Amino acid sequence: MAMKRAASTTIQALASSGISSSTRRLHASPGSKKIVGVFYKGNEYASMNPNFVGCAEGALGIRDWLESKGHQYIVTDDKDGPDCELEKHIHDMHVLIPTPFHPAYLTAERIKRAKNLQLVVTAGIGSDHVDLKAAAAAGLTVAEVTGSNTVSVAEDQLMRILILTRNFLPGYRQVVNGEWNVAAIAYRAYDLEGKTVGTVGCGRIGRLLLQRLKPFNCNLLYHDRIKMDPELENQTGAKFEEDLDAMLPKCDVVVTNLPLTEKTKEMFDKERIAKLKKGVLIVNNSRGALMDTQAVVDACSSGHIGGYSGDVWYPQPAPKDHPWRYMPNQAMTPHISGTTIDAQLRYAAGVKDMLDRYFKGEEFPPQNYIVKEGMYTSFRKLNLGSRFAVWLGMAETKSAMRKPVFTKVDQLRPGTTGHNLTVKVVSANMVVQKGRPDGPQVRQMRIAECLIGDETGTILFTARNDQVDLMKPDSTVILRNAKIDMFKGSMRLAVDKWGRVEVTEPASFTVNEENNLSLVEYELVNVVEE
Ligand SMILES: NC(=O)c1ccc[n+]([C@@H]2O[C@H](COP(=O)([O-])OP(=O)(O)OC[C@H]3O[C@@H](n4cnc5c(N)ncnc54)[C@H](O)[C@@H]3O)[C@@H](O)[C@H]2O)c1
Repeated sequence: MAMKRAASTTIQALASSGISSSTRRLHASPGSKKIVGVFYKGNEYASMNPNFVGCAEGALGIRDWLESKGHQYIVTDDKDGPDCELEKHIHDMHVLIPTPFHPAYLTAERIKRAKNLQLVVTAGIGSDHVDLKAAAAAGLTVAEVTGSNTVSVAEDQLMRILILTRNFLPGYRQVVNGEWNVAAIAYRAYDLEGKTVGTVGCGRIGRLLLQRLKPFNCNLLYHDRIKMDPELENQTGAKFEEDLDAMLPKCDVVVTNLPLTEKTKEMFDKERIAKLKKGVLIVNNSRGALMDTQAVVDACSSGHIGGYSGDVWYPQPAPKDHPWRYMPNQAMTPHISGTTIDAQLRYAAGVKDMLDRYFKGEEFPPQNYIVKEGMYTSFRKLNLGSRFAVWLGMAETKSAMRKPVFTKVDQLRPGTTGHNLTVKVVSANMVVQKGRPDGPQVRQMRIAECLIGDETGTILFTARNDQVDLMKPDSTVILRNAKIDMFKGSMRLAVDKWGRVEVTEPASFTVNEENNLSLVEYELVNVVEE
C-alpha cells in the first residue's frame, strides 16, 4: 500500500509506545460492526424537532438503517473519565463517530486499546479531538464531513462581528436587567462599514465569510498558506497578506478560520496579541486552543482586546471555572455555530454516506480524508468554486506487484505509479503538433489532452505521439503501468516508455463524468519530521 513518508516517520516514532503500525483496512470486512456515536445530550429538547438529529437521542437519524443491516449502534454523551460509557466500548468498537461539538477525545492511549477500531468519522468539521499521529501510526482512517457546516459558521461569524462592533450585548443585558443607559453602549459602538476585517486562514469558511462581508464595504484582508486564485480574490475584494504579523496590526476585526494543528496551537500568544491594534475585536470559531487562554483574558481585561467572541473552548464542555466565562468584553457561547439544524442534516447525511461506502468497500469523497489507512495525510479540498487540496508528503509506492492489478480511476493519488486501468476515452484534444528538429532528422511531436474515465470518475490523460492515434473518443483502452504526473498542482495520467496503451473491446460501464480528479488541485506541504 502506498505509504507516505510522514506516516512512516510517525510510525517509527510511536513504535516504542506500543501502538501497532499495521494498517487497519478502511473497508469493512463482512459481518456485524460495532459503531459508537458520541454526541451532546438532547434532554428535553430532543423531541422538540424531528430534524434535531445531532443530539445523542437523534443519533444522526441512522439507527434504524444501521440496525436493519445487522450492526450494533451505541450512542452516548458520556465520554470522559475512566468509568464513562465510551470507555466500555473502546476495546471492541469498529467505528467511532465523534463530533466537535461534544468531542470524544481519542487519545493515543485510547487508540492503543481500540484493537478493532478501523474508522473514525467526525460528524462535522475539525478532527483535532483525535490524536492524528497515533491514529496514523495505528493504521486508522479518520474522515470528516468536509463542507457540511461552512455556511453555518460563516453566518455565525458575521453575526459575532456585528454583535461586537455594535456593542450589542451590554445593551441586551440592560434591557433584561430593567436598565436604560444609552451612553454606556454608545461610547464604543461603531459601524462595520469602513473597518478593516482580516481573516487568519481562508479556506471554505474564510472565503464564504469574505463573500458575506463584501456588501458591508469593509477593507477585507486575508492571510493563508495559499493565495486565492485571482477570480475569487476579485469576487471577495479581499487582499492577500502573506505575512500574518504585518496584517494583524491593520485589522479592526480579526477572525480565525484555520484548523488546530501543531503549527497553529496558541498562535495567538501574548506577543502576537500585543501586536494587535488596541481595542481590536476578535472572533474565533475555529478552535479555542488557537489562543493562549490567559493571554486572551489579560488582553480583554486591559482593554487591548476590545471584544472577544467565539464558540470554541478547550476543553469542551468548558468547565465552570473557565476564565473566558468571566473575562470582560466577551460574547462567548457554547460550541454551536456548526450545529444548526441544517448543518446537522448535512453532516448526518455525510456520515451515513461514508458508512455506506465503508460497508460496500468504496472510497470516500477525497476531501473528507484526514488520515487514510494510516497515511497521515489529508486531501483537504479548499474550494468554493475553484478546487484545491493540501497534499501532505510524498506518496511512496513500493510496487511488489508482478501480476497486473487493475485499479479504478477514483483510486488514483498524487505521486503514484504502476497503475493498470481499463477506461473509455471521453474526449481528445490535440494541444501540441509540431515537427521538432532533432539532430539531422525532423521528428514529429504530438501531444493530446484526453479526458478518460470509468464508472468511478474521470481524469486527464496526456497522450504522446503514437498514443494520440489510439485515444479516439468513445473507444475503450487499457493503460498499463500508467503514472500520475502533477501539472500545476493537479493530477494527470500518462504512460511513458515503461508502459503501454492498448485498444480493447468496448467496455459496458458508463463513465462517471461528475468526479473529475483533474479538477482537484493539490499543494505539496513540507512535513516536519520529528
Ligand atoms: N465552530 C464550529 O462549529 C466549526 C465548524 C466547522 C469548522 N470549524 C473550524 O474551522 C476550521 C476551518 O474550517 P474550514 O472548513 O474553513 O477548513 P478549510 O480546510 O477549508 O480551510 C482551512 C484554511 O486554513 C489554512 N491554514 C491551515 N494552516 C494554516 C497556517 N498554519 N497558516 C495559515 N493558514 C493555514 C488552510 O490553508 C486553509 O485555507 C476547522 O478546521 C475547524 O477547526 C469550526
